[in-house]
Amino acid sequence: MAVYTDVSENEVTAFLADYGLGKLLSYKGIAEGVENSNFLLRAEGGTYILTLYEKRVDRNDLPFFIGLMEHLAAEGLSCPLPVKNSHGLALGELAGRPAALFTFLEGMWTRRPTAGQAWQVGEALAGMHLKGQDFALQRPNALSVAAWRPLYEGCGPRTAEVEAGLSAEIESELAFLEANWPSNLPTGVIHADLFNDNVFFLQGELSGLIDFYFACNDILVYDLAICLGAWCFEQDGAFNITKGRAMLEGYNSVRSLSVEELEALPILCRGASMRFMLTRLYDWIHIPDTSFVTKKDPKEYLQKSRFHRQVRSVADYGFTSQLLNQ
Ligand SMILES: Nc1ncnc2c1ncn2[C@@H]1O[C@H](COP(=O)(O)OP(=O)(O)OP(=O)(O)O)[C@@H](O)[C@H]1O
Ligand SMILES: N[C@@H](CCO)C(=O)O
Repeated sequence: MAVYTDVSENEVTAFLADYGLGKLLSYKGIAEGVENSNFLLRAEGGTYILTLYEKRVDRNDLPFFIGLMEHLAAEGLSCPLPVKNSHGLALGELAGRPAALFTFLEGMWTRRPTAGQAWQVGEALAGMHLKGQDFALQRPNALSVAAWRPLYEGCGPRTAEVEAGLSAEIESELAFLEANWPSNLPTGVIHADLFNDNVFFLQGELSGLIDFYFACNDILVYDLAICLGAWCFEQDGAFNITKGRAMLEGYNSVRSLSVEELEALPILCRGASMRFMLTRLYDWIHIPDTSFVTKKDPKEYLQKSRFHRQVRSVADYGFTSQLLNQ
């Protein structure tokens, strides 16, 4: 569960006093998530999410994340809106941690998305890319290609415990990615972690996006590559081409994909697989088994990486040339 910091009723009451939302009615820790401590908070003025930022989030990045959510919400994206206190500030402090209050987003995330939902995720992702265009702040992607080798080196010899021969496989794939990573594609603000648990649906319709704490400036279609990896594989590890096609179509219906972007998708998908395999591998090795954090399986992304390595063209993701003529 993700409540690292316990907060007392007195502390929450004092924090809330600055917001003009009336009396505190209740608050309780939310088990999901691994990065921060989240509480569902009810006050006379409504229901909110209270987030306490923990160690892994750099305080210097908080103005970017909070400013981005304000910007995207103002542009009409359905995402949590940071609530400002009576001093006009969205960021405060609670129990010695930076803390913020957000509007509550209705909906639930889905473990087994349909092709229709993959379409909606593609559509929403492209919408976010367009709405993020005028956002003034910048944050380079701290987990892009240059970060992967140091991350891998930080995993050390225990990498071999995951699978024999894994170190050699990673080294060869890293060398390929470093030598061929594209540098000429359109960039902008990307979500960078738009997994199933960060997209809410209500009665089958996408109701909003959450968790912008990996958002950064990077190649726009790299975000689509992350989503193809997170949404379009089945439990048995097989890529679902119907979902892939739906996601590409949904994205392209809002922001047209260029030939260069489509041609780069296979390497971007390989890169996205490397990124999530390595962060999972790092945690798998470094987070003690006694910790209450549920560690995610690096092998899932090893399998996905192997799939993307044998892809020959975007047709293997369900791309059809009509997409270019829309
Ligand atoms: N604005 C919101 N409205 C409704 N529920 C929310 C909201 N923000 C967060 N939640 C709930 O809190 C949970 C954890 O939030 P979030 O994913 O942002 O946490 P995190 O610790 O940053 O997680 P992650 O491990 O995914 O990075 C979500 O799964 C959701 O149930
Ligand atoms: N989405 C990440 C977890 C951190 O947000 C993963 O599945 O590895």
